[in-house]
Amino acid sequence: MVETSSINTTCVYQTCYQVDFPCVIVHGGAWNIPQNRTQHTLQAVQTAAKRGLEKLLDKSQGNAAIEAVECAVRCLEDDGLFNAGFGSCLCANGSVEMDALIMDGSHLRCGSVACVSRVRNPISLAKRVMEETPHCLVVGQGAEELAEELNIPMVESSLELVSEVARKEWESMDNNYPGAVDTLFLQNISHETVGAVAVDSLGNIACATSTGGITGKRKGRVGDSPLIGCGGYSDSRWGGVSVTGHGESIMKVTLSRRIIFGLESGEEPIVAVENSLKEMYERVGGKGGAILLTRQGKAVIGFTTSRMAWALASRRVTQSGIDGD
Ligand SMILES: NC(=O)C[C@H](N)C(=O)O
Repeated sequence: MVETSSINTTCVYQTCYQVDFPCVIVHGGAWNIPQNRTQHTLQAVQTAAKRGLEKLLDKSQGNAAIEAVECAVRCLEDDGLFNAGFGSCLCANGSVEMDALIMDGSHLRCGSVACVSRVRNPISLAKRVMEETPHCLVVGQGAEELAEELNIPMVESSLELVSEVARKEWESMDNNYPGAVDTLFLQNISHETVGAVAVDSLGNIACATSTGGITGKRKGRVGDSPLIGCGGYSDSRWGGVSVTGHGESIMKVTLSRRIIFGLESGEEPIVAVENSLKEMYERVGGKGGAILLTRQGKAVIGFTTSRMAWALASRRVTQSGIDGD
């Protein structure tokens, strides 16, 4: 079912399913995904959702929801097509700086990292921050030192994480961040940040988000993705969310927390996503997308860009999509 609505020239494309548990939903960024990337993008999100479901069905996993979202996001970080892990977009100075967040909604435990340049899978470092430190967010050099201590796979130089596509986009943006934001987000385009939300058979709800940010960003700029309540939020009493879009706008409206707050206030899941994305556009002019999985088994996919790649997998329901209309 696809529902659309239009307010103040922005359209919220929405899809909603009733799902069985365990279930995982994955996104691969909200933007004007070119036709020649459609097939690869769809296949990649489908595979990531399938891998996540395998973790959810594997009885040996402890907190299966956390393992599932890490696994799904790692698949996309490794793919090379997405703006996360290998393939991340470039900062103004031509380097790569990545942000990631993971959250366990059962105990509101969270781990995130920002401005890491040499970690192959930032989502796995974020998970270790959550599990093995008393902190929620570790950044830059300190985060890389932690990765070394924990024997997390690293590259010698961030240049090893640069794909040809990311380099070409950086060259075409000509070191112009406002131009990149206008082009990539405000003109109905965003970029392939990745994320996942999972509910395991015990009712634990987890979320994860990983990104290289926005092409041409200043070195040291942190986006929404690693910030609790912005790039993702999970509370097993209500649901889990992962979002993508213009980071500065998402931060201003704390988009993920806003969606969960909508549920707490009695909004239907589809309305919580719709109202939150509309508010972000109307108040601060930002576009983007969100995936939501609720405790009641509602999966909602919503976006204000023209396309967003997503896939969901449970024992009974397997769905994916990319088009807004
Ligand atoms: N494409 C994205 O989602 C970018 C990310 N939200 C950021 O601003 O860093």
